[in-house]
Amino acid sequence: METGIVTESTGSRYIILTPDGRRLETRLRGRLRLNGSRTTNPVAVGDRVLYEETPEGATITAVEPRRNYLIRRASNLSKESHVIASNLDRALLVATLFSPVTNTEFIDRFLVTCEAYAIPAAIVLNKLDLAAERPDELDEFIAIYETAGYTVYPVSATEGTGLETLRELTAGKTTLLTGNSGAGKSTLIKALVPDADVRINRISEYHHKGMHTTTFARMYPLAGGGNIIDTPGIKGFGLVDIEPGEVFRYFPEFMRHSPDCQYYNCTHTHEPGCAVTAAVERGDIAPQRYISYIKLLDEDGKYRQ
Ligand SMILES: Nc1nc2c(ncn2[C@@H]2O[C@H](COP(=O)(O)OP(=O)(O)OP(=O)(O)O)[C@@H](O)[C@H]2O)c(=O)[nH]1
Ligand SMILES: [Zn+2]
Repeated sequence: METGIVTESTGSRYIILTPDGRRLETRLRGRLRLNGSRTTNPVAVGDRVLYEETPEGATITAVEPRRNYLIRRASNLSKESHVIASNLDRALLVATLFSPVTNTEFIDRFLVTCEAYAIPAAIVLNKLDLAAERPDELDEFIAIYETAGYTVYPVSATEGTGLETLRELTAGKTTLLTGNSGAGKSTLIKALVPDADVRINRISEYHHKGMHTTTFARMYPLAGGGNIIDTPGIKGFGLVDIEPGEVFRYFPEFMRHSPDCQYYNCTHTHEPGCAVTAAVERGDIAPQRYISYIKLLDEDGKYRQ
């Protein structure tokens, strides 16, 4: 029995990278299920799997325990979740200030998801060539996220600015890249993985046919070691398994202030003596981040003021 790494999944078939560097199409043996999970996909991109090759084809017989994974709700109404990818060193969100504007709430949901699953996260601010014309907004964006505790990497995928830093950051590591449509994720992947045949339209074709709401990630090995994982078609991060009372734990800058709240069970909304709202008023926490927090709380209709 050999161990391979899942690089692509289409729901029923999985492409794995074998130890001798082949890309092998496999299926699952029987009904391989992860214990107790309600995920739509028992095997995800990034998984290390045991496989067997027989004259009838190759089959995955077991999934090795995941070091970590990133998960989201399969769809807005679904109770099922979808494992986006596993065994990650870092997740990067490709965001843009203009054309298109990346919504702050989308960014913060991504960051909260990464915090909840203990995946180091950072932001790649693409289209720097456009943003450079509006330096105040650029500085403000960087300040918001660096104050929160995240690194922002300003780049221009088309002009090549800042890409050397990204190459250093991703070398030898498994890095997931995500972002809204139009932010330039495909352009960036082509720049980082020159031989990648990034299939841009495949998933959106499915969407037009209304076939499914889940998306399938795809892993590209980097020439010098490490991998980039592309996540086509992700429109949002539906939070999974996070109780409203826990949401603030996934805002690192809130966690720095919350020990000073007067009430141990402070929700940081209406309580007197709340150190988090005081920090927002002083300007130590960005109002945009606080608004995202309130919206995430309101998702369940709890903790409304
Ligand atoms: N000005 C500018 N345009 C860019 C930059 N990076 C990408 N673009 C353009 O933005 C558009 C969208 O880029 P894509 O790479 O297709 O974006 P994507 O995020 O992969 O979007 P989907 O393919 O819809 O998922 C294209 O027209 C790119 O040429 C950049 O750094 N500066
Ligand atoms: Zn508080």
